[in-house]
Order: sequence, then C-alpha cells, then structure tokens
Amino acid sequence: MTVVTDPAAPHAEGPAGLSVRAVTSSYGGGDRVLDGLGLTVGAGELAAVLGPSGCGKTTLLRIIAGFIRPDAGEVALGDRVISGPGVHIPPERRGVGIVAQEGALFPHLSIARNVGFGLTGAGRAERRARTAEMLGLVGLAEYGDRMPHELSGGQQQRVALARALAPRPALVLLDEPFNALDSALRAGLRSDVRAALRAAGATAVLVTHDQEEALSWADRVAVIREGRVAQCGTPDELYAAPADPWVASFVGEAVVLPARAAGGRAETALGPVAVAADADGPGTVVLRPEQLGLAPVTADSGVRGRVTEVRYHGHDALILLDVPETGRIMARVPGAPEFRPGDEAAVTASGRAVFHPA
Ligand SMILES: Nc1ncnc2c1ncn2[C@@H]1O[C@H](COP(=O)(O)OP(=O)(O)OP(=O)(O)O)[C@@H](O)[C@H]1O
Repeated sequence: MTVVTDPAAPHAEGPAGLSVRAVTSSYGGGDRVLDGLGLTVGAGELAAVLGPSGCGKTTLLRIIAGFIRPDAGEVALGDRVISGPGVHIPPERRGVGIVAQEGALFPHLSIARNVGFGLTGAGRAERRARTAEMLGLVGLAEYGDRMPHELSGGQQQRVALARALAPRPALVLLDEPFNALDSALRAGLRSDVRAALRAAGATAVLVTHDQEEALSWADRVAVIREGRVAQCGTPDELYAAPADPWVASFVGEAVVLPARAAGGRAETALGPVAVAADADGPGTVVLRPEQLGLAPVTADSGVRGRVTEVRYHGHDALILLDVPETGRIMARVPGAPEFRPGDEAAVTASGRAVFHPA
C-alpha cells in the first residue's frame, strides 16, 4: 500500500493535527469493527495506536488514509475534514504519506527516483534538492543511484520514510513498519525513524501490536480494544495509571489482585499497599512485577509461592510463581535470579498501586 501526496494540492503545507471523531465502521454491514472511535494527535506529535490482533488498527489506518469510508463519524487534518458525512477526499489528495510493512518501493526505479516520485508539482532542480535532503535525513545520502534490491530491508524502510516525507505531508502513517526486520535491527531503525520524523517536524501515527515498541517510540499511545480507545496517554501515564485492569495487563506485565481500600491503603493477599487517598471499598489493585519482592523462606515468612518458570533477560529476570492466596503472579528481579523452578519464595509487595473500584 503506497500513497504519495500531491505537492500541488492545497494541503501540502506541512504537518497538521489529526482528529478522528466518533468513527464507526463495519465491513459489508457485519459487526462493528470501529465503534465510535475518537482520537486526537497534535501537530508535530508522534502517536502510536496499539492494540491486540483484530481490534481494528488497520481499519482505522485505512479510514485515515482514505482507502475506506467510515459508516459514521469524521476525520480531519487541521481544520480540513477529509472524511465525514458527504465528504470523502481521495487518498492522493489528503496529504497523507504512508510507510507500509515492507517498503513497497518501486523496484524498477532508483532510490532517488523512488524518493522524488511524489514531487510531481516541483521543478527538476527542486525535486533533486528535496530528494537529496530527504536521503540525508534518513542517513542514505550516498544511496540515490542504487536500485531497491541492492539495499537491506532496514535501508528500504528508510527510503520508504524519505519518500513519504518528501512532499511535506500533513500526516505520516506507519503501518507496522518494523515487523519484517529482526529484533536487533528493529530497535536501531525505530529510533532512527523517530529522529527523522522529529527533524522533519512531522505528525505521525504508528500502528503496532507491540507494546514495547509503542511505549518506547511514541509521545502518546492510544490503546484500542474492540474498536474503541480504551485509554490514550503518555507512555508513562499508561504504565503508571492504567485506566482499567485490561489496559494494565495489555500495556506491560501486571499483577492484578482483589483488594479493599480505605484511608490511602488497600488490603491485598500480599499485604497492604499504598493507593490514592480517595480509594474506597472493594475493587482491584494493579501492581507491576518490579513491585514484588522475593526472598528465601524463613520461619516467619508471610505469603509464599512456588516458582514455576524463570525467564532470564540479562538485565533482569521475570519469575512466575504459583501463590495459593493469589494464583499465578510474576515478579521482576534485577540481575541473575537466585530462584529456580520448584523453589519456594516469600513474596512481598511494595510501592504504590493503582486501585480500580469494583
Ligand atoms: N476486508 C475485510 N472484510 C471483512 N472483515 C474484515 C476485513 N478486514 C478486516 N476485517 C475484520 O475487521 C476486524 C478488525 O481488523 P483489523 O485488520 O482492522 O485489525 P488489526 O487490529 O489491524 O489486526 P492485526 O493486528 O491482526 O492486523 C477483524 O475482525 C477482521 O477480521
């Protein structure tokens, strides 16, 4: 899927904010895939749309790009409505650049001609200068004369980004652009793409199902669940103050425990934890695995669990335990783990927890 903006169109004025308002969509009159979805991205902001498979991310992206029309609702770029009742601006006139999962470069055109492809309204000298500028921006200044098949997958994705940015789009959509790459390459390309978008001052929406990617990349993350925004916030807000237990479990690892709150404390099976002063009555608390402490069992150990699995990540380890009082929980411990599957460990909780009333 490749859309190249038309620089001669009146919208080619650079980054704009995106507003998606109460968008509803279904395929062929079936169940609603998007159900009154709303999303705002500020001009120059890098946003991620995160959600499990089938939640409607790609459908949302297709609606913003103009490949499908919503059943109801409105999409605007800046103060310009591009989809809505009686309005459907065609994809090529929206000022939206797309970076697809796999570069989708034109195989028979050189890298430079790929990047300059959308600059139809520009003169030759201007096109050449803008192409060189964009190739420089993505760190491929020397590659203009090569053909796409002579570049690695990561380099092709950079070219796709340069091509998307060249016509100064109002918005760049990135559709899981790092998926086809191995994990070592992904992290590097991710930050390079982010830096290039920042340098261009672009407004961008990254679609991903990878929570680590969304949290590390975006200024703001919209978590989609069943066609609606379950929560939209900064990565820190999502992690520290998830709107509900589902968001907590989807964005990072979570330990969700039944609790009863009063006076800034919640009683849980792992003992009392600090919660907001106004939390009151029955509900659940969300703890992150790094808030659980494990220690060797002694005569006065309180809650004990049996280690079922150890996932060692180098910098830390995730330890899964079966605890009679809570069921399966996980703890994150720094460095090399001192427990092995089958060991018994004393479990404590510390720090502040998010409380959700029942
Ligand atoms: N062309 C289509 N016709 C009918 N149903 C569709 C079509 N495309 C998607 N769907 C359905 O719409 C729902 C949302 O699909 P969508 O591709 O938007 O999800 P997604 O969040 O992007 O998923 P993934 O992460 O797996 O790509 C799914 O139930 C899917 O089966």
